[in-house]
Amino acid sequence: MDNSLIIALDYANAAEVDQFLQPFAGKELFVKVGMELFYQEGPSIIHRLKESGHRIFLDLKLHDIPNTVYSAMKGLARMNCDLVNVHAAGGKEMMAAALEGLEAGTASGKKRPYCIAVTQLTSTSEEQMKREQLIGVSLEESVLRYASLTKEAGLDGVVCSAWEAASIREKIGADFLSVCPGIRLSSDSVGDQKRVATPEFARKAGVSAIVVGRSITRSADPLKSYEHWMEVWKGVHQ
Ligand SMILES: O=C(O)c1cc(=O)[nH]c(=O)n1[C@@H]1O[C@H](COP(=O)(O)O)[C@@H](O)[C@H]1O
Repeated sequence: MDNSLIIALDYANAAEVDQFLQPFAGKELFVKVGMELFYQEGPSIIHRLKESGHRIFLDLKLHDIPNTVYSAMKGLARMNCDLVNVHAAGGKEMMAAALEGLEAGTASGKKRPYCIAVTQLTSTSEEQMKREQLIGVSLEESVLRYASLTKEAGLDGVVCSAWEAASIREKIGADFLSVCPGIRLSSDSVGDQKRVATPEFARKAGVSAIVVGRSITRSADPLKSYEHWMEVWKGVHQ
């Protein structure tokens, strides 16, 4: 995952994506296609982004019975993305089925996409988790439990906040991926995210990749904003 900055293309359609990408012509980015865009455009948006040389995180957060997730992943594998995800709350058997499906759908000789599991959404606070999910342990313990289950199921890593990344590395190992959304510059508004961290904090926590959406996609000058983010993320001014 080589310390990537993944841009969340949370747009309503391909025309909006084209408009966003225009100033980035010639640059090969790592982008995330989530539910909003994929449910409108389907696989064609993945093929278009691939043709432009971008790496793709297809973020559909599968969460269903193992058989359904197996079949869905088998189909998704044909799109040849770099990274896909499921919800760890679906359980170990479901996660293992996701991986099997991915392997079954990946053409022979090709590398299967990395597969990671969402632990606790970064929009969830500890208080909310305890109240709504009736989980009695700390949020970090809950994330660590999901991370262990994910590892046992054979997946490559998790989606978590940067606040849990160091404990996950320590407990599960440095080669287990931690992909972290909820990243904000100190001047950004937090919006609906609860467990937010700055890119500097994420870098020091040793996260594998950060996911950045609105701070770049809603800025007045997305290219300038992306370049600034890359400098901060890579620690150019350290
Ligand atoms: O799986 C994800 O990508 C994800 C998991 C999570 O726990 N929190 C989270 O924010 N995300 C995604 O990461 C992106 C964050 O976007 P911004 O909050 O605009 O930077 C969105 O596309 C979310 O769907």
